[in-house]
Amino acid sequence: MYVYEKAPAKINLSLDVLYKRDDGFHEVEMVMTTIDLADRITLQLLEEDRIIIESESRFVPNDDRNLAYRAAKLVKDTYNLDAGVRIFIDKNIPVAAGLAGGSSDAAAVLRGVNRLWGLGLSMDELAHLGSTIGSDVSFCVYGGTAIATGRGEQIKELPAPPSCWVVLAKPEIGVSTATVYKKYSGENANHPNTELMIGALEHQDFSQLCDNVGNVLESVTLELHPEVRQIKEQMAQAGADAVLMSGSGPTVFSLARQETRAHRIFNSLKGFCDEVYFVRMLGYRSNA
Ligand SMILES: C[C@@](CO)(OP(=O)(O)O)[C@H](O)COP(=O)(O)OP(=O)(O)OC[C@H]1O[C@@H](n2ccc(N)nc2=O)[C@H](O)[C@@H]1O
Ligand SMILES: Nc1ncnc2c1ncn2[C@@H]1O[C@H](COP(=O)(O)OP(=O)(O)O)[C@@H](O)[C@H]1O
Repeated sequence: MYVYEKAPAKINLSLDVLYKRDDGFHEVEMVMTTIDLADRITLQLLEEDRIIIESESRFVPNDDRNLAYRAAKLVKDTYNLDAGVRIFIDKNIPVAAGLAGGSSDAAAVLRGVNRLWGLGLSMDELAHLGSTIGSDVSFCVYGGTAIATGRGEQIKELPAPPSCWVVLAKPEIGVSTATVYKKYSGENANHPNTELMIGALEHQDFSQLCDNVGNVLESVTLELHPEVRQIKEQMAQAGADAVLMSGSGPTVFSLARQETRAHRIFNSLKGFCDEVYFVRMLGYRSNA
């Protein structure tokens, strides 16, 4: 028996850090949405009591360090199951890129084993389990568009963003989320206005959305990796309606209402950056 799950990447339309908590995590306020750049996860039921991870990507571990492995193990341990699964990850989302590829794989495995092993858990139960794997996993369980608070694990659904094109560019560097949060001091931070971002979604106001994209982690990553700024400038020059780094980076995304403009941005990045993607937002939840 096989089960298939799509594991889409996310972008952060806004990311604000409110304060550093006593447990070492940062209290955040993030508006996130899924895009149609996705890993494909195949789960095969095994007779034996084991978890096997397979991927042709040389960038992801194929053992218990893989977040997909951890997701299956967590479900087995929580519900005391003698159950086995082979997990094949067809990796399309760049790794350590600020796009939550690993978190989305973990979330897809939570949804997948729920079906494969016939557990009947709700999306809320899966999201709650997922939060112990990583802060972004809960959001990835639901997908769609949401505001994430707490350390990122408290999710409230929002309307889909107004229709537009998204061009992503991933420079040839990986960024450690932990390092970026550690270097974030909050000094001179340019905080996005989350309320106005939510209002833009509620009123389907594309120009208000573009005016309110913002990410307080951007300046930290820009200082570590100046090439991220060059990509931002290139996208802006090519006519993007909005340009922002996603998550802890280094991927930069641009939004364009007009398809011709998105093509212009895409073409302008050729020779500048090897990994460029032309995608759309998924907007609404397809899992819950
Ligand atoms: C920055 C964001 C924005 O969506 O995404 P990415 O850039 O990783 O995609 C997230 O907050 C990342 O979520 P995730 O990648 O799941 O982080 P976790 O595994 O929970 O934590 C990795 C490390 O980041 C720091 N961390 C994470 C979340 C948070 N709210 N405060 C933190 O300080 C902690 O040092 C933690 O040890
Ligand atoms: N299934 C997976 N896909 C991608 N990365 C994974 C996976 N499992 C574990 N990792 C590890 O998680 C780290 C963060 O990866 P990823 O989720 O792609 O980035 P980000 O947190 O920037 O969105 C990487 O160092 C990678 O080795």
